[in-house]
Amino acid sequence: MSTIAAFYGGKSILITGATGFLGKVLMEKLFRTSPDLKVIYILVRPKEGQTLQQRVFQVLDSKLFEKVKEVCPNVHEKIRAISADLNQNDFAISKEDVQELLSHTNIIFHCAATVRFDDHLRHAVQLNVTATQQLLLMASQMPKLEAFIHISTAFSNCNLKHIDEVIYPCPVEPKKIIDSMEWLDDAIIDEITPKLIGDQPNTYTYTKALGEVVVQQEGGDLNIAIVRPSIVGATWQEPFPGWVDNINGPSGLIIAAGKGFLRSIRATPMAVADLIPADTVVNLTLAVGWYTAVHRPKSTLVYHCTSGNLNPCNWGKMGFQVLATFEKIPFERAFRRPNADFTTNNISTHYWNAVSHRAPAIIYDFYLRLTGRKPRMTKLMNRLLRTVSLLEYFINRSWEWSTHNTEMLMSELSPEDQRVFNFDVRQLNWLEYIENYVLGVKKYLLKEDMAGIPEAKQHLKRLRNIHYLFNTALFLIVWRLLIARSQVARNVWFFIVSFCYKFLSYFRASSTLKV
Ligand SMILES: CCCCCCCCCCCCCCCC(=O)SCCNC(=O)CCNC(=O)[C@H](O)C(C)(C)COP(=O)(O)OP(=O)(O)OC[C@H]1O[C@@H](n2cnc3c(N)ncnc32)[C@H](O)[C@@H]1OP(=O)(O)O
Ligand SMILES: NC(=O)C1=CN([C@@H]2O[C@H](COP(=O)(O)OP(=O)(O)OC[C@H]3O[C@@H](n4cnc5c(N)ncnc54)[C@H](OP(=O)(O)O)[C@@H]3O)[C@@H](O)[C@H]2O)C=CC1
Repeated sequence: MSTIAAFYGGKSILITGATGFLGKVLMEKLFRTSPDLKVIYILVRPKEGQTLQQRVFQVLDSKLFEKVKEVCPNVHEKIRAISADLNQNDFAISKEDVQELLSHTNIIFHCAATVRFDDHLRHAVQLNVTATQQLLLMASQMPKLEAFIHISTAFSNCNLKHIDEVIYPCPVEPKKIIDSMEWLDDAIIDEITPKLIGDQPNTYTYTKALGEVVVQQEGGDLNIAIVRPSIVGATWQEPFPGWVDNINGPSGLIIAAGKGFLRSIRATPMAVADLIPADTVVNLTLAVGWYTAVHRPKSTLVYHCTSGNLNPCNWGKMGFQVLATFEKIPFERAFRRPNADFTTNNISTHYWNAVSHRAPAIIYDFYLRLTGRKPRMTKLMNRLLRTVSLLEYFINRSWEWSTHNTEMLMSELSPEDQRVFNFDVRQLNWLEYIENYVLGVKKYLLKEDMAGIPEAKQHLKRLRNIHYLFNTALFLIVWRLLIARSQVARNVWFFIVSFCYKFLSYFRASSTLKV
């Protein structure tokens, strides 16, 4: 029997961000391995046109939860959705619900965050810093609380090259930032944002770093740990390979490349692609929850959940394997044939953006206009290029994350726990993982049927023929224009024609002689 699974039995667990990518995988694993847990409280913000229950049903109806329904048929009864908005004071939770949370919660997993790189600083601070502070305050009033696990990111200190499992101080105290957000107006915040974030690439990593400092400063006597995953990708093994349901990070780029929109990207092929499967992150998180509650370490431990130092894969290898998978498993109705290249400097990036991205979009929009339809490709392309520009920082650098605490934890687990809560990325076969990832994007994100693969392959063949035809026509037009205007081009043309003529005459003469 797994010690960790047994530990969660009978427990009341609070999860924030349970409707998000990582939150769902966490909840699934908890129910599957500890079906006798008492209850999972989830803080869910109301969404227009959907009741809280509808949101919960939507999560449980996903394929991700199919196995859970077999081992824990009453899973609906074990989820208690609480209406809460982490952007509001006291999360806008009703008094009765607060009381229930305070008196019952044993473990907290704080996953909710804004993960947008371009979020306004005020909003990013509210969700990634102030909400963490408020949750800690709530946690400090929970008599039965055994552990508080905060999910951060391995990139919270990405301004450093070597990152240890420690909380680094921030140049400006989080409290000062929180205070200033209350009285500064948006225009001033916009103006000071670049100065505040300094050498951090965006408001996301900056506010996640502030969030960690808040955990350190305001954690009081709580039993806290921080988990820092790198780039979270589709599941590796559990509950099945390749599950993914949002377009963040690599998933969005895989779609863009597979549909033929993304043809070139500024990336360093040799830079380490520090991807980590979602189920690996969840297994480590649950092991951390158990360890923190049972062993009660004296200080707040930080755990890096990264792959680069144990089983590195670089962007070149990853890109190659993604493209190779498209040959076997193409996406339907591609705009162009998938053929994304890596560029390494600004000039070639600008050139390929103009030639491979903007020009085809303009031509396609022109065609849409001609056929009486609304042009949309240029807008979509601009959006894609903006997204790519926000991700570029992370695909042109490598980082070294130390993993002493994570390795220490692995050695503390029994063989059974190491199997059930496996977070040893050394066992990961990248080629197999990436193939399953692309397949997962096709099945679970794009909702494409595998039966459509022959038609998708036919479509790619047609695109290839159109491509050859277009290139030939373009070459002939350019050449014709050159001949009309330049004596040199005319001379070259006459030279080639007379050479071909002589060659053919010689060939004909020699074959006549043989007869
Ligand atoms: C050859 C290949 C190589 C591969 C090579 C890979 C390299 C890959 C490097 C990654 C490196 C990251 C490393 C950091 C790791 C972290 O710690 S951060 C966690 C991950 N966070 C991210 O990745 C956030 C990045 N994304 C963003 O910041 C924002 O999405 C962007 C880029 C600003 C885009 O914003 P936007 O243009 O406003 O787009 P947005 O409104 O969000 O959504 C656009 C469309 O997608 C839809 N959409 C949005 N979210 C979702 C969702 N979750 N599910 C489904 N649809 C959605 C929307 O509905 C919308 O559709 P329409 O309504 O227009 O029909
Ligand atoms: N994905 C990644 O690559 C990485 C993620 N992380 C960290 O992992 C954690 C989870 O990320 P991930 O699952 O990918 O993110 P998602 O964007 O998929 O999920 C975010 C979750 O937070 C909730 N949330 C957002 N705003 C509010 C609000 N105002 N009130 C209540 N809930 C809110 C969302 O709810 P709703 O469904 O209503 O939108 C959703 O459940 C984050 O802390 C992130 O920083 C770290 C490294 C990499």
